[in-house]
Amino acid sequence: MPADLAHIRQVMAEADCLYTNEQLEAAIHQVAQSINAELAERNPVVFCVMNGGLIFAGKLLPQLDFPLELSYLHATRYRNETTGGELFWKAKPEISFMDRDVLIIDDILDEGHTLAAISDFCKHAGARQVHTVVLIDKTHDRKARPDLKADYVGLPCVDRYIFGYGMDYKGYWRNAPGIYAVKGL
Ligand SMILES: O=P(O)(O)OC[C@H]1O[C@H](OP(=O)(O)OP(=O)(O)O)[C@H](O)[C@@H]1O
Ligand SMILES: Nc1nc2[nH]cnc2c(=O)[nH]1
Repeated sequence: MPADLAHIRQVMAEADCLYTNEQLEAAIHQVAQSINAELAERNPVVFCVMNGGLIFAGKLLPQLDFPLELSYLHATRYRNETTGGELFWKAKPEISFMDRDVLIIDDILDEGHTLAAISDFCKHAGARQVHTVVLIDKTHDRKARPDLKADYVGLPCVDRYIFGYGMDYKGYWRNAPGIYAVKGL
């Protein structure tokens, strides 16, 4: 069914801005510094988790000052909806990372099923160590595992449905230049 563009525009008009572009860029800079300090000698294979990780990865990667190899993977469990379901692999990693450090870049750690499944996949497929970085860690007590954390986190966020900076609302507004919470969600 075609998207109702009037509704999509209205969602943006009514949304609450949680983080501006400037705040996000400052957080990304901090994260980049931490990764530079810790992974510079690790020769990692870096995977951007599509689609949501695209903007974050695009802003983070040029600030990493060491040699790395870059690829992508696509695992999705929201599929343009506002609640998550079963994880579906659209594209598994194609580049070899056997006995290599891996860095997974994603936009958000929400319940964490996605990041946990990707990390487990990489470990079982022979990664030496899996590092994870997310732009946003949503604050609630519904994590897939109680101890589930990303190694590097840009910013926390309230328990609402958010979009922008790579994250979608019904497939739209991944291009929004900040992070916004949908009114009522
Ligand atoms: O922590 P979780 O509750 O598992 O949710 C986090 C995941 O959800 C989003 O992906 P989505 O499934 O929407 O796919 P997309 O990036 O292609 O939109 C986001 O990009 C994360 O990968
Ligand atoms: N767009 C978007 N994707 C998500 N995936 C998990 N949580 C969220 C969220 O709040 N917004």
